[in-house]
Amino acid sequence: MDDMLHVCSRLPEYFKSHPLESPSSPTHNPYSWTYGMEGQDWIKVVGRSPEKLRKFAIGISGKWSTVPAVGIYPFDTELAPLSATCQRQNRVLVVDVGASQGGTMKEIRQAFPRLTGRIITQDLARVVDHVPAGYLPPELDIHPTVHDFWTPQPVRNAQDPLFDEKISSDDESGLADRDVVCRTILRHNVDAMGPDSRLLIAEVLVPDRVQKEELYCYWMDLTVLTFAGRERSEADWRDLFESVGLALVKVWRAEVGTQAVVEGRLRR
Ligand SMILES: C[S@@+](CC[C@H](N)C(=O)[O-])C[C@H]1O[C@@H](n2cnc3c(N)ncnc32)[C@H](O)[C@@H]1O
Repeated sequence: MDDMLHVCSRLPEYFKSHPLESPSSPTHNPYSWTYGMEGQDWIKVVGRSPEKLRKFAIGISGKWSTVPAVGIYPFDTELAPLSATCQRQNRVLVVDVGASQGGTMKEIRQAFPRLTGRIITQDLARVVDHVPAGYLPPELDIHPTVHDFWTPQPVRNAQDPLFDEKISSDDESGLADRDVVCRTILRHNVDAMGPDSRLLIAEVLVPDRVQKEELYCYWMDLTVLTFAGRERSEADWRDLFESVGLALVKVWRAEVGTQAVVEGRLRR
């Protein structure tokens, strides 16, 4: 948060020397500019000190996160009934892409005891190698693995590929455009989906019309704009899904606020 407020406070100065348009480059944007690291992706800027990276991992995970892991998507009624079949078929129940240390899946597993079956969490080695010992006890059946989401998804036919909170804003691809970036990550996972897999994205949704009751989504939009990301509306997600061969089948909205889980399935 302190990182982001600092960057936001420098936006007027940034736009004096840069084009007055939404930044779209993952490596040239207000965030990297503010910290004198233009040319570097935001995760490298966050990781400019191990302590920053450690705080970031804690800040986005589990109980400290501003994003609720439970209470939106009904894992107990939607997914738990499939647990036994997945286990019989030796099929992975959930693969969480860009999962950090696995805090979200841990919280979900603890909240829904009926949700049994193998869960794979994926992130880069610099994150996975630092999952604290004992953080994911074996009985949780959550397995942190190293996987770079710029490469094909190795877990085939998982019941639910899950993206929680803005992994589609991260980038080390060198691709210049955010939508291309998002499509590239999504396609790797779409290619690995089975006919009944569901792809879940946990995100804030920008309302169709600007409103003043729930400001969090606009704050997030401004925050991710600093590293060339953007928040999306339901219509934006529908377009993005369709462009990679998915149908948006349902938006699960939080009872209050703009947090949601967007569900996609393979288009028939
Ligand atoms: C905003 S965090 C996601 C938070 C996480 N889903 C959670 O619930 O705690 C984005 C994550 O994506 C990871 N990431 C960035 N680039 C990646 C890549 N190329 N492959 C896999 N993970 C990546 C980051 O290390 C970070 O943990």
